[in-house]
Amino acid sequence: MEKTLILIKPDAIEKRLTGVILDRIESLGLQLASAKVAVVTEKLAREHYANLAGTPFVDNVVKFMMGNFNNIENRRVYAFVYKGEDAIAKVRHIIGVTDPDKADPWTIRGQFGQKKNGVIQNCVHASGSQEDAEREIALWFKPEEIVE
Ligand SMILES: Nc1ncnc2c1ncn2[C@@H]1O[C@H](COP(=O)(O)OP(=O)(O)OP(=O)(O)O)[C@@H](O)[C@H]1O
Repeated sequence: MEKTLILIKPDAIEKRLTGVILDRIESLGLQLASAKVAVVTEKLAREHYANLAGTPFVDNVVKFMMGNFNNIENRRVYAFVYKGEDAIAKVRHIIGVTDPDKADPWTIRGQFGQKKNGVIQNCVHASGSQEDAEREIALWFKPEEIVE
C-alpha cells in the first residue's frame, strides 16, 4: 500500500478542472485518505519545492502555487492523499510529464497544461517517489487528518 499527495493547482482551480481530475484519479481504484482546501503561504510553497531551490524558475513557481497568476480566491490549492497499490506510479502515469508540450496528449497535463508567465502551469502535482510522498504528506497534513 502506497500513499501519494495530490495537489490541484491554481490553474486547474481557475479552469474548474477539479472534478475532471478527481474523476480520473478515482478511476484508478485508489482510496481517498484525506482532503482539504489549503491556503498556500510562501513558506509552504518553498518547502514543497525545496528541490527547485537555486533554479531560475523557483520564484515564479512559488508565486504560481500562491495563486498570483490565476484568478482564484485566497491563495488556495486543493490537497488530497490517496492510497493503494502502486498509487504513486499510477497517478503519475495519468497526469503526464512536467512539461505539457511533452506530455502525452491524453494525460491531464497534456490536455490542460500550458506555459504562461514564465512558469509551467500543469494543473496537478502528484508525488514522484515514496520518499517524496512521505515528506510531502507530512508537510500538507497532520497525522490525525489521514484516515487509515
Ligand atoms: N524548466 C522549467 N521552466 C519553468 N517551470 C518549470 C520548469 N521545470 C519545472 N517547472 C515548474 O516547477 C514545478 C516542479 O518541477 P518538478 O521538476 O518537481 O516536476 P514535477 O514533479 O513533474 O512537478 P510537480 O512537483 O509540480 O508535480 C513544475 O510543476 C513546474 O511548474
